[in-house]
Amino acid sequence: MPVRSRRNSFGDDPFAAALAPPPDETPEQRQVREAKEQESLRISNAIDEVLKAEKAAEKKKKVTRLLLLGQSESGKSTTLRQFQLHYTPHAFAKEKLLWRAVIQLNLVRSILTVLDTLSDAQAESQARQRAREMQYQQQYNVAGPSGAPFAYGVAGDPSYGVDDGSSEDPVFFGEDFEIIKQRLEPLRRVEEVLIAKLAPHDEDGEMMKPHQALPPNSSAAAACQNVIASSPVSGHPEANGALMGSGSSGSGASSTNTTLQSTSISIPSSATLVSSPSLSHSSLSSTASRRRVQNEVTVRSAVMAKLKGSLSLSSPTSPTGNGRPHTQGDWDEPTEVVYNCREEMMALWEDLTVREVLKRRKVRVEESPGFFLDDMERITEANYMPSDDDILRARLKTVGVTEYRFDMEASAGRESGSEWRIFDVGGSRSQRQTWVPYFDDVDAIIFLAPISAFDQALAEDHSVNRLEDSVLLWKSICSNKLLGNVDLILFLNKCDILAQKLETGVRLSKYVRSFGERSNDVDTASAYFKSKFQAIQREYSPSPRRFYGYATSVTDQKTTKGILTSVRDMIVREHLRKSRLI
Ligand SMILES: Nc1nc2c(ncn2[C@@H]2O[C@H](COP(=O)(O)OP(=O)(O)OP(=O)(O)O)[C@@H](O)[C@H]2O)c(=O)[nH]1
Ligand SMILES: [Mg+2]
Repeated sequence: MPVRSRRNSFGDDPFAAALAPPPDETPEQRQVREAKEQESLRISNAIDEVLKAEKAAEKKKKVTRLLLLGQSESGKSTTLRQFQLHYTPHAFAKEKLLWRAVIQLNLVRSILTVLDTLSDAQAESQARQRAREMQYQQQYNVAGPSGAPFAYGVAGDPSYGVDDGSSEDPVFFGEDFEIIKQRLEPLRRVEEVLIAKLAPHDEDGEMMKPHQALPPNSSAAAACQNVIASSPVSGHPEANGALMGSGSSGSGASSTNTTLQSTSISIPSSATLVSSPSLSHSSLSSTASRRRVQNEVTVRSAVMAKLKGSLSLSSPTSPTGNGRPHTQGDWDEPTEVVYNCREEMMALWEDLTVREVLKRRKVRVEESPGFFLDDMERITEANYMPSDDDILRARLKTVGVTEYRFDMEASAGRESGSEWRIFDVGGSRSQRQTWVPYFDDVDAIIFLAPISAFDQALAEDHSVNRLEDSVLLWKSICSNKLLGNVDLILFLNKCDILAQKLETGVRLSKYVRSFGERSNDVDTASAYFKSKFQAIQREYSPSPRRFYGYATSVTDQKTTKGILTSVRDMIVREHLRKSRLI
């Protein structure tokens, strides 16, 4: 039988059997088959040749690869934008319209956070009001008076009363609040429209919803644990603590789903533990605002590329229905709604009572990334076009890895013409597994540690201090053998926020005990952190390497430009030196 004979001829190899010509092949069929096989071989060889030529061309061309690393919100994407702004200014300018949508979304989400916080406060107040009425009825066996004794001494409908449950005077809103709330209702739809435009899908390919909370212990987080745990990190006999104090030093270490504590990572013996001052999470503590932060809007590079392709700034201007000039094609639904709601938004944000409720509920929108409420008048203009500073301050969380390739434009000076590839990664824990494949072929890494976050917790794990997370990440990067020959550049970032924080009287030594009695100012603090991070690099690098550390505020154009120039020159010098050695 034919089947049996084929088995005999090819043994048990299923591929040989499957690829063999049919046993009853005619000479004509054989000719056709052989011709097809030859054509396939020709195409395959041609592809190999093209790939070989491309590789050779790439080798000839100076390509510099730079990887941006650091936890979420450390400033990686902002640093990338600074590179774009300074080295490809024309391309950067062309993308301004794209950033308008991001800034509008940042603005709308801040306003909705304020509204949700007020609504939460109002609902709680009403619940307390009902409880008191019930208590009154039970105590005196009479129907509770509708209002007066429970309206905290204010005439009118008590349902608008908002008290935060503290011993401070209760705060009230009049009917104006309900009217403003109604008028601002269209912003919820705008939020949806902008999210759909900027972030059509979440990490699992699901459509993002405005209030969809991310799963706390996702499988991505577990995968991340594996990746980081696999990086070779040497232990230190004396160190089992954390650099700074927080609940994290105890609770983080015992947590099962935290990435870094599960490794044998340890710290230099000079580090000390302190007591556990409470951590703030991105300055937002109310339920409403946390919901919005956890559900941050993310973007993938492919989406940005698609949007860039669909936007044009070269259209002629024409008058709008309001008689205002604007560019055809950039007057969209969000711009119109935001423009129509501007009076109410400004009234809400400027209202002293609103500020008081936010303060009492510890909702500090002004400290969260992508804060534009103080620039509302300008940003809600019908023909608003973002400034460079607005773009640097905008917040859009990265998912996956964004590769930005560019040839230095002529304006960039003497390095003009060389190709740079900058890789910007997502920094949240669930994203860190995407980093490792890029370790193989990189010339330099800029590692960003936001040192202003010494009193904050990670958004993805509230038990972990953000500074501690940065320290542990830095340690695992320094000790990674794949990166042994890579230049590491440290940006101790968000120094402007650190300065503001210390100026308001927050004592660094309360969170970082080893800071001791040093002067509580930004220069002393950043020099202190620099020496700590340098010590870690020295101790954990597989072989000695130079330390490049900068105190940065990467939203600041002027200072960052100078730092980027030094970094660029250093990378180019080292790149040249290494290629000569090779
Ligand atoms: N004031 C101030 N804000 C900063 C600084 N660096 C970054 N920011 C802001 O912080 C927010 C977060 O910065 P990103 O660059 O998006 O952070 P990232 O590291 O890319 O975060 P992921 O994409 O989540 O990994 C943005 O709104 C930035 O404008 C800084 O030095 N000072
Ligand atoms: Mg980013």
